[in-house]
Amino acid sequence: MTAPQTTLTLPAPAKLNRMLHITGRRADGYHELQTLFQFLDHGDTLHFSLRDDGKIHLTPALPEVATEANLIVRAARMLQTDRGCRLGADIRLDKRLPMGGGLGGGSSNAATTLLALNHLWQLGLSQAQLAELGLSLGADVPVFVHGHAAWAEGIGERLTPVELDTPWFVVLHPGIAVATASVFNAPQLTRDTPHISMARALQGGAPAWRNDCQATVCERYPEVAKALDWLSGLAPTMLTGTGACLFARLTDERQADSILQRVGSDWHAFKAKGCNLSPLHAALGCHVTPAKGQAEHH
Ligand SMILES: C[C@](O)(CO)[C@H](O)COP(=O)(O)OP(=O)(O)OC[C@H]1O[C@@H](n2ccc(N)nc2=O)[C@H](O)[C@@H]1O
Ligand SMILES: Nc1ncnc2c1ncn2[C@@H]1O[C@H](COP(=O)(O)OP(=O)(O)OP(=O)(O)O)[C@@H](O)[C@H]1O
Repeated sequence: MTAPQTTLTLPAPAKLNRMLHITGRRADGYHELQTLFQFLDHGDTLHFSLRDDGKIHLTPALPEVATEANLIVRAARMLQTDRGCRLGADIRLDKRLPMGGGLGGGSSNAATTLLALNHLWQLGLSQAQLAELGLSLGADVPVFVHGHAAWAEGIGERLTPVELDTPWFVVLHPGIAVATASVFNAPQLTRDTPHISMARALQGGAPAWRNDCQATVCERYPEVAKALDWLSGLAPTMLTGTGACLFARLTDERQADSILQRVGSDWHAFKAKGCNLSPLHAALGCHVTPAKGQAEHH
């Protein structure tokens, strides 16, 4: 018999919204989206060690986030409460993803925490149960829990797995954070794009895709507009989520390297490859099948 596992190191990858339409606004203020999510082979790393005293101890603290508000701590506490679990964990976060970047870093950290602690604490929750718990932490948590590129509807929780092209990207961070809520509250935001079918969205492919938040974000944040202007001159470029990050779709890795060499010192950029299987699930050795509820969309 093997001893139960007490430590685990796992990635928390970034996501891109390869396209994003806003189709309406719900009574609770949240917006209805149609979006294509894909993961990147670039992100944060989390290290977990089991504690038997119930404490959740996260290091290092993030400069702008109180520890109790950190989505990692909130995800851990939510699991403890939901399952009446008396175990705890020491968690170390190697943060690489910019915050407020539209790369879903916070949601990804939460999803990695849910999967890791479900495993270390031997709770036996299904991916569908973890995704449901995680949704209250952030609209992007479910896709990170399920771990497959997806067509998403609702506020991002109704997921259908898809296979997208997997190009190299350069992701450019214009050096500012965009507050998601400020974009969704902007009066001029396009929020009446007609619903389209998933088949139609996929048919056009990348050249046809757009992000309904892009015009509003560029109006409100001139730094994003400037970075978009520059990167668009080199390759087809789009905003991810509500920004601030932009991503350029490239023909190969060499083009990525040549763009990276030209990025000025005001901006931060990295190259990454699109992945349809999340690096988290690849690391866990998960065989991702459309989980119950994941393939059910309306
Ligand atoms: C735009 C996306 O990045 C697309 O992937 C995500 O839907 C945003 O997800 P997120 O950052 O996890 O957002 P949340 O933390 O859930 O929401 C932040 C705020 O943005 C607004 N919000 C968010 C998502 C959504 N579908 N409609 C909204 O109106 C709400 O005012 C909410 O209070
Ligand atoms: N572990 C965490 N990592 C990052 N942000 C966190 C974390 N915990 C709480 N937050 C808070 O969540 C906010 C959003 O962070 P996140 O990195 O997910 O932004 P984002 O990339 O814009 O996400 P999205 O694409 O989902 O809008 C941060 O500004 C921060 O205040």
